[in-house]
Amino acid sequence: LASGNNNTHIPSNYDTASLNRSSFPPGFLFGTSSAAYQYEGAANEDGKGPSIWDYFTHKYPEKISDGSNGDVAIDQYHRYKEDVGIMKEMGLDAYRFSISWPRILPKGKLKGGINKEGVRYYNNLINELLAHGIQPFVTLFHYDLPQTLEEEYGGFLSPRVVDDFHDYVDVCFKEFGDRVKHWITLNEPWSFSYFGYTIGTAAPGRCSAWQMLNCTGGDSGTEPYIVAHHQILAHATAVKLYKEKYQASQKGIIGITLIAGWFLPYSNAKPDRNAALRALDFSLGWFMEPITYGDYPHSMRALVGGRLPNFTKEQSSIVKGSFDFLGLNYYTSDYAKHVPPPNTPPSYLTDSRVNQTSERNGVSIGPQAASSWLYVYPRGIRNLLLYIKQKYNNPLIYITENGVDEFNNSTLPLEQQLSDYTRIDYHYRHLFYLKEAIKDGVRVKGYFAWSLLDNFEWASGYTVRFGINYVDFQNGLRRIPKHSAYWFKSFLKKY
Ligand SMILES: OC[C@@H]1[C@@H](O)[C@H](O)[C@@H](O)c2nnnn21
Repeated sequence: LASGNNNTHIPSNYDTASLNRSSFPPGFLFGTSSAAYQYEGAANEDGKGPSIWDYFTHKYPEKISDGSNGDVAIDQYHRYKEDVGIMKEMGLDAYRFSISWPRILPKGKLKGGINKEGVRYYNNLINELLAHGIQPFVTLFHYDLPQTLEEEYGGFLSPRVVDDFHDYVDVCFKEFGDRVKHWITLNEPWSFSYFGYTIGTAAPGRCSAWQMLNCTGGDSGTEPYIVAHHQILAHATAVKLYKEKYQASQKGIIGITLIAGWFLPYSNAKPDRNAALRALDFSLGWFMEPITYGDYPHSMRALVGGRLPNFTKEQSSIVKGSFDFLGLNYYTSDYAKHVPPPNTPPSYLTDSRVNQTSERNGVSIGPQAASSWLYVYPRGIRNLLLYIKQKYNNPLIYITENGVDEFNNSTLPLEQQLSDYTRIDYHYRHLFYLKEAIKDGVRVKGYFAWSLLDNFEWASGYTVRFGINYVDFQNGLRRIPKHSAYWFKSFLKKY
């Protein structure tokens, strides 16, 4: 970033003179996000135990677009100092990363022993960030459950995971809580329940056999709700532990990261307007309602019935109010159309009686990115934030992920691969609407772009690129700034 005239990379219509850091309130944090399995590599190094993602990618390589895995990923385990240098050069304030549970507890349980090398790595990363004036935001679970717990009791299908998660986060709070002041218990419990247990495209790859999605077992009508329930209980247990044992002395704050998209009614007819609200309940409300009000949304109670677990009175009181802030991941929006009950067995896929589409009357909601689910609809971030403000008591919010991808086309000339104007346009427009939402009174205190670097994109492997900085998979994983890195540096400049 130091070399060259940055401005040759910034098209005039994205001039950071009109939209930049000072367009946001003083103290507003700008960062980037990552996750252990997608970035670290060193999957079998320095005492780390296997996660369900190590198992899943090696057992079912056909479930990953390019048959790849995170064994090496982009090797941040060995290159974290260089990567922190890139963050500093860009002028970023914070870095969100996740801790790999099996790198801390290789056997999954505390009694299996703490891996000192794992503790050392995260201490080194945290210290490197702080030495460069960059605040660590730490996610405790980003899908990579220790494989031992999956084999012992089915992982999040069992309530036993709550106690093991408690013991794991206790180690993290104790080891890192003197320097980490922003904790996120779970990343996107919706994604873990949906991709892992409804359609089986993510670890552990479970779903109903009749859906013919080549799953290893499971029931898409019950397991997503069981797994979501145990994630909520694990989350609330972790928050209770932090608040009772650590918050007074360490003075940090703790929250959860939820994924949500905005939904536009397919038509103005009441059934479709109601469908849009149900779509929000079955994605965001599934988790936001319990942690705000202590139970699941009414629409879920009505449509899922006995397949939706219950909270005991005591559990409800622990879950209700179990967050200091909401981490919100926003990428895209959809249309919601009411559909009648299907003639298939019950499944989370159809329980909401909503058909989600990316187009209405043949017109797309926005340009499609490389990922098939990602359509660019920037104003959706403002719609969603205003909805959350009104429905969930105006919580403190950090946007913990927002980003767009292009295909990995390494046959193109490198300069062409680095010219990511789509990404500049995407972030410029989302930041514009975020600024408007803040003017509307939404309490957003930070924005994290996904992602600092190209990385392992789950079932898409390395076939798509979300990075603001390019990773050259053909040349020793060298990092090269894309044009959006220059744009961010200009946007973040402190005058
Ligand atoms: O797909 C891009 C990214 C993933 O790479 C992250 O791991 C995940 O938190 C996420 N949620 N929505 N979009 N994303």
